[in-house]
Amino acid sequence: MKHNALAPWRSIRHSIATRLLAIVFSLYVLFAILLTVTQMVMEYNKAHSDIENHLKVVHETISSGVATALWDMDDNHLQAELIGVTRLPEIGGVIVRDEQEEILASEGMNTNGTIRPTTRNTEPEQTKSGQKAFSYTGDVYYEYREERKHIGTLTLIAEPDAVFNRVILSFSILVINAILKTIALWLIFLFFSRRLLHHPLSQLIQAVEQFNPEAKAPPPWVKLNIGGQNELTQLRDTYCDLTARLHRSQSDLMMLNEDLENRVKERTKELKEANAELKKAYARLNETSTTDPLTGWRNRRFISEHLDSDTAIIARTYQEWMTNHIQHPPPFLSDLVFYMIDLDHFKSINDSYGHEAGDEVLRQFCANLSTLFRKSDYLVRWGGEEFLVIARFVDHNQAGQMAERICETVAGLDFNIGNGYNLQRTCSVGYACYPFNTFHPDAYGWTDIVNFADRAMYLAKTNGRNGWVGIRYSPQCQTIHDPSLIVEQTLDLVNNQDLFLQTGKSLPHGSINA
Ligand SMILES: Nc1nc2c(ncn2[C@@H]2O[C@H](COP(=O)(O)OP(=O)(O)OP(=O)(O)O)[C@@H](O)[C@H]2O)c(=O)[nH]1
Repeated sequence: MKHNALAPWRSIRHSIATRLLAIVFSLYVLFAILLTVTQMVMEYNKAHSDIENHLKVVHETISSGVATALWDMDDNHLQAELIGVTRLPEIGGVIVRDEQEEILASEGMNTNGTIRPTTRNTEPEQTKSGQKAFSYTGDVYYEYREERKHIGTLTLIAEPDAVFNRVILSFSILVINAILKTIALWLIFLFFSRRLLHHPLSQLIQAVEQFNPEAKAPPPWVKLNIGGQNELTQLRDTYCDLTARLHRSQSDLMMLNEDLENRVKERTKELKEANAELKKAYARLNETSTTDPLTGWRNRRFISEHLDSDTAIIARTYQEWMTNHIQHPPPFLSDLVFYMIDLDHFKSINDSYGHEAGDEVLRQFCANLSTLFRKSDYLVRWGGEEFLVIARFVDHNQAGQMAERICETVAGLDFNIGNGYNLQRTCSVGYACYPFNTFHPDAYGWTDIVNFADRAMYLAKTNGRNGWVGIRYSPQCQTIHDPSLIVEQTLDLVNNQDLFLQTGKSLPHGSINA
């Protein structure tokens, strides 16, 4: 997983615990504010009521003294009463009115914005806060001989600062109380929401992220730092059970896969072996079907399967030479020489010593000829005692020498036919080369060349045997006016005038050069 430095912050910002915290505390703070405001209003009213009660008590206490001073019209006494009252800390001022609401006397309230000492019929000033100070106005009665006479009113005005301080103190206590409670609650909630919700959920998320169904070991039990049974432990139990089952299924599947793969490998190996065997059998069959069982040489089928590619390569080589390098000598070692070889008077061996002896002669004949050629040359039993050898990628100018060598080798052999009998035989060889006409490599195919070689061999036979004849292309052939018997026969046989003959030295006719 890609590491991201901001990830923990993001996870905290988006965690359920944080969202819960945000929602709960937004609502809580709203509620706390409303509650605090209500409490403050109530506290204000209570302070008002307390002060009013207090003023009432003070009024009851001093009203008889004031009544006596009024009744006696004793200004000094009245003044002393009033000054005495204003000495009380909660009393800011006092006003005495007669029955007609005329102010008779007042006291208290200094000059800095609050009520100040005043003369008769002067209304007290307002408090500096602009509000009318808390006040209480009560009637003043003079009692004489069980008679109660109303003689005026006494107004007591509360000291504004005292009122203000008392209300502010109550408000401050309320606000501080609310803030402290909110912070404490927030911290407690944060601690427990992280411990009971955020941490276990993070542990579960981590376990889910790290779960690998293909791991060798089963998934570990997820330990949550939370006690008791609850939704999270239930979720954990379900998750662990699910992953354990998933891991088991995956292991089973992997084992099945492995087993299947092994079986496929085994089967593939068997198939490969069978295929190799089949290829070998096919090669053996092919070998057998293209091999002559008596001599071990190839048969005609082999030639027809292989010669086309050789002639195609050679034709291309000569065409390229003609196209690009005609001024240079023709390609070297790029010819096929077809030798048709036939044992002379073979029939007499069969007739005199039996077919078995004839077979033995053929075997020894082929075995000895094989030593004259390269492994890459094609040695073919063309039919009966007639053999075709194709010397591959040689110089056609050397063809006559090889034909001579064949004749000499065979003539020098002692064929052991058993029972102490040895035989000598000669052979007749005819050859032709591919390409027959180097300037037109495609003019004659390999079957034509075989045909020419066969006819050349026939000429060698008909002209005394134990010799060779080669049929070669010559552009001057058409100008031959005094053809020998061989030439006439050749021309007659192949019906083609683009020929000249080369004969072995043992033949009486010699070479004919056009
Ligand atoms: N033993 C044996 N003889 C074979 C085999 N194939 C062909 N022959 C014989 O080879 C003989 C070929 O004889 P001919 O075609 O008359 O020629 P030749 O006697 O060799 O005389 P020229 O070829 O004219 O020199 C026949 O008698 C065939 O029966 C073989 O596989 N084994």
